[in-house]
Amino acid sequence: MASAKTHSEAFNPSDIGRKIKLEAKGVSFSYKPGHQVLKNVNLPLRDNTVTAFIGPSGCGKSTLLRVFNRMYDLYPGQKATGEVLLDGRNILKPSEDLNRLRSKIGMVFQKPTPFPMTIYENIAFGIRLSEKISKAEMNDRVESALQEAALWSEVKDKLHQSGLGLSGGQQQRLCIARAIAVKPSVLLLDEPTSALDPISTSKLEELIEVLRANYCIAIVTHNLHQAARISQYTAFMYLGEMVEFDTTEKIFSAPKEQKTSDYVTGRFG
Ligand SMILES: Nc1ncnc2c1ncn2[C@@H]1O[C@H](COP(=O)(O)OP(=O)(O)OP(=O)(O)O)[C@@H](O)[C@H]1O
Repeated sequence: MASAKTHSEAFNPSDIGRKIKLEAKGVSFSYKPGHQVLKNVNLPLRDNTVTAFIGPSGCGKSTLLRVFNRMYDLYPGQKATGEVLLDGRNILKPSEDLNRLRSKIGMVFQKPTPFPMTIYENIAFGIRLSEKISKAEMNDRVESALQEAALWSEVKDKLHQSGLGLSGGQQQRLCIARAIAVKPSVLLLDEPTSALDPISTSKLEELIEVLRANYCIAIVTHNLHQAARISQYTAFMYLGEMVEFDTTEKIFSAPKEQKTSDYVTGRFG
């Protein structure tokens, strides 16, 4: 992509070699028997970095994110094989506690999905599922989650109004606040800005850059400029395979694979 430049602030050579937080090892996945949509995917996601997943529609980006927090477990017949290691521990093991897992690996979707309840309750709800804390502690947790998601100043006077009354961009930041309120270490963002206007998109991109100081972040995006702006690593997928994974700088300036080069220069997809 000739005109895309990686953010000089976003890319820092010291990001290379940060600790691996989540790692896919030989991950394959099928929605039904005989219909494999992920094929032997391998890649590391590093702490305090953003990894962008790019590739043509249907190549399996969202499916891979769904495997990372076992969303597929809700649907009988869907099956993942291989290993996904969170701090070295395989979370695909049937014995893994899914509530614990989903608090460690938060997910935000393309369309903002606040619960039909107040802004305060949107945050408090998830915390209450796993922790018993006092009202004062809860107030602090709600405030700090909203602060961290850069939403506090906009909602502090209407915490008891419905989350559904917020703008799309605010709703998406509320969903991020809800995800981080339960203290995850990984955030999975599936096209989080595709339903947002340019100003809300830019706010969310700034937020992602701030959040990476505390989280390991994976983002699916169709917007190559966005991938180049906000990520330190990029994974290019095609037909269920991980074609190339490298620093974002290399993927956009000197990819090794012809397919990657064709995709980032807009020759196909
Ligand atoms: N619930 C489902 N049941 C059956 N097949 C599915 C389901 N969801 C996705 N698929 C198929 O799995 C493959 C990968 O889909 P996925 O949504 O992961 O791709 P993607 O790269 O995220 O696409 P997009 O960029 O369009 O969101 C596609 O062939 C898709 O049709």
